[in-house]
Amino acid sequence: MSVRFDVDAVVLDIEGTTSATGFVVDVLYPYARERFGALLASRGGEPEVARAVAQVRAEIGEPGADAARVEKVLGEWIDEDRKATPLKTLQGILWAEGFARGDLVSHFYPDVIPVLRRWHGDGVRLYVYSSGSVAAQRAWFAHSAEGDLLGLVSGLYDTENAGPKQEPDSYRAIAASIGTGLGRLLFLSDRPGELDAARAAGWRAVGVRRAGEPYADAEFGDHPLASAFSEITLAARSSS
Ligand SMILES: CSCCC(=O)C(=O)COP(=O)(O)O
Ligand SMILES: [Mg+2]
Repeated sequence: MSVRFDVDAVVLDIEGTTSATGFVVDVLYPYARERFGALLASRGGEPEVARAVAQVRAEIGEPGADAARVEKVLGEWIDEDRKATPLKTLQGILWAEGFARGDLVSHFYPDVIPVLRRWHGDGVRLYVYSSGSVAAQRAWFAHSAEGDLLGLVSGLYDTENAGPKQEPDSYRAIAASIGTGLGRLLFLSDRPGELDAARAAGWRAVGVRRAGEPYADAEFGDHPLASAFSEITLAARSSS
């Protein structure tokens, strides 16, 4: 299937869309899980860690939860693949450090990077909106197997600076930040609920339905679908 859009900017989901959920679940999640204990024990005074721990305590309604309890909750949230903002903040700290020291190299499906380079070369602005924190996204794009891809990306959005991914208001906030008309933005995601929210905000949206991904058999309603980025054709407006 091939789909064609006349847009100014594309906003990318990561897990399940640009990249394999299997890599996130099998490589990134264990990497963070193994390091939460040390992070909470020795770096709890760092402002970002302290803020995330306070958010975990608030979310579970246990203001006195100690480090062991917080670590246990984080592990349970990972098991559920819960996209909780403080979990994503703490994971992002550890992943960014892992990418920087060479422990981790991000995964992109083979069709993605060539198409992103082409769209960028054609003047289409590219953004990321993922449940992964902005710090994690930055490290992800900076440490791909094809090198640093951050030059392709004009901005990064997460559940902290934009809001939950299944809420139309989050997409309105991103559109205001990008400064582009709602109908000139295209969101690519593997999750129907995110596509619904983007479209409710007035965006264009395409479901990326890749074989083997958790949402591949989900009901996408009348959203246009693509099984690879190479099936999506953009007609970018000239920026003169
Ligand atoms: C580099 S982001 C790590 C992936 C992650 O933790 C995540 O939750 C991604 O979710 P998405 O919104 O991109 O499907
Ligand atoms: Mg996703």
